[in-house]
Amino acid sequence: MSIPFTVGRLIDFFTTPTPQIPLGLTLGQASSLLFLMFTVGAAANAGRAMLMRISGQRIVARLRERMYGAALHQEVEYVERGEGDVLSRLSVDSNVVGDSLTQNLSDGLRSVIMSSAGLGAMFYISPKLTFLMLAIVPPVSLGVVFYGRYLKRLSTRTQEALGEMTKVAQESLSALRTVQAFNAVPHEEKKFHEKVNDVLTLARKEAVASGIFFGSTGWSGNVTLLGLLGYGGTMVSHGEISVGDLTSLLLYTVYVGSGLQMLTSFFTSIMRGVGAGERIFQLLDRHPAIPPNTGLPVDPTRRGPIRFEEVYFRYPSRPGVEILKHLDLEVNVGESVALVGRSGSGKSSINSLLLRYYDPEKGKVTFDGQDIREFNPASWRSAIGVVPQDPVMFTGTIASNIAYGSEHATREQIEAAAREANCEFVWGMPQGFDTEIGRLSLSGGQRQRLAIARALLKKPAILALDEATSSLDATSEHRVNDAIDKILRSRQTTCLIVAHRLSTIARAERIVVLEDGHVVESGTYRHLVNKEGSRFRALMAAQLSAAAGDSPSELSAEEKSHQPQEQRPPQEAQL
Ligand SMILES: Nc1ncnc2c1ncn2[C@@H]1O[C@H](COP(=O)(O)OP(=O)(O)OP(=O)(O)O)[C@@H](O)[C@H]1O
Repeated sequence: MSIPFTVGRLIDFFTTPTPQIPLGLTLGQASSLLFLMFTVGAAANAGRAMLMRISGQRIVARLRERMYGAALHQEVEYVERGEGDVLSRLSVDSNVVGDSLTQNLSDGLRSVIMSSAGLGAMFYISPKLTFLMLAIVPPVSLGVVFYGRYLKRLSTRTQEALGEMTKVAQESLSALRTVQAFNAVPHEEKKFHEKVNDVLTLARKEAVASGIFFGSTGWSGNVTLLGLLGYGGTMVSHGEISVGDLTSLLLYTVYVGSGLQMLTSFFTSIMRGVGAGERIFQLLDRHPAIPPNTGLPVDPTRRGPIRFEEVYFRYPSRPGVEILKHLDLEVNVGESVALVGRSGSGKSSINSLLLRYYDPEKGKVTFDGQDIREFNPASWRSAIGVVPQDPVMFTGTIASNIAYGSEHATREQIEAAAREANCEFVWGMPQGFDTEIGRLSLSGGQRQRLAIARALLKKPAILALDEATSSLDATSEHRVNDAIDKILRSRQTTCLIVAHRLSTIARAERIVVLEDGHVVESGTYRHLVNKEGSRFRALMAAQLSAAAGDSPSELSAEEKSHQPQEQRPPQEAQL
């Protein structure tokens, strides 16, 4: 801020016959003092830029971690349906907030100081000319307020559009095999183009608004400068102020002007940050429908029956369709129950309720007589081993994948679980359990067996197994079934199996047939197969004729040997 003042004094020093330097300094002393001030100023500037940038990045890092944590604690539906477009909030919005809080905040502070100190100096030199310059402030500030509000709205919409765009890209990139197999690349490009266009349209609106705003503020600034020059020039000719004073004043006007302009972009950037911040705090403040950290812990050694009592359930995303109605189901300690029914009859939904991805609309699910809603969800889930239909493997070694969720497991325990789950293929790999695997680098049967090992390592009280609908080759299927068989025979774990393959169904102690979201039949395999007109027989017959009609070769040898009695010779019906 000393430069305009110094320039004015220098001009007067060289243009007046009796020059004077403030504070009675010599020219050399004044120069040294200025040099020192510039050096200190430069060091402070460097420190400001560094500190602000570092603190900005720390804010972004902290926001991202908290947002990620908040997203992982939400109910699965919120994240899976992409409602929160978490990824774009994590990457884009946090950056916008970080920038507007730090770099921008420091520029803002700097411009406040610059403008007020400049104005002070101007008042000191000539109050009359300062008032003339200030005439520009009210209309510009009004413009800033309106422009800022408009920008905030625009920013929220832009972030939303960016989120939509990321969602589309994410979906097709993660399903690239399908996209390419169906030659849907042009279709996906078109979908993405539409989303990119939405972002572009909003960016255009912002560009037009900012063009008009900055054009008009720049114009008013220049007009003010022109007025100052004209009026100030007459004051100089009347001897009211010196040429040096007018020069200082003009330079301060430029400083104040650029300070105010910086303040404007500070304000608009803060508004943009507020828009992005709203989206961040929406996620951070969101209370998950199933709070993860409340409720009673579940003793890992506790065993007890599972009961679905008068359960009614519909998915929040499809409130019009009742998936489970009047469902009563009991699974005793150590019992294995196979859930069978037509596709869409609600089998997997039962598992989802057991794992508390959702809560029933009416009725309750109990474990050992206690409503599972009373338990801490994390603790409750640790009592359940899950083998999903299409198990996911994470990037890392085979050992780390088996130990997923059981971080403290020893290598011996991991190997024992793998052995129990028939994962003998691991020993055949060059680096055994230390082999690095990606998400898709194993066959379906191998992934299922690893998932069984992962579930077994937890030593769960309950095993929830959702059998793969996709067909495995006969050997693989046999190894998977054999692994399941071992668990069923151990009678230590209560098993709820969503079963599709006859070979698995026949192994369960009890079969529960579901139709339209409730139990229509229950009994042993032998009982249901032999029961005249049973729903189970009809179901199996329908499945087998469909399979035989579509492609008889799809039935594995094992499946064929488990065909219901009415379809094969009596001696083969014995299990
Ligand atoms: N997340 C979800 N949101 C909305 N509806 C869903 C969801 N998951 C499943 N559904 C619907 O709920 C019904 C029951 O699905 P569920 O997966 O429980 O059936 P299923 O008997 O396991 O079928 P399958 O044998 O084909 O796996 C189906 O109509 C399905 O479309």
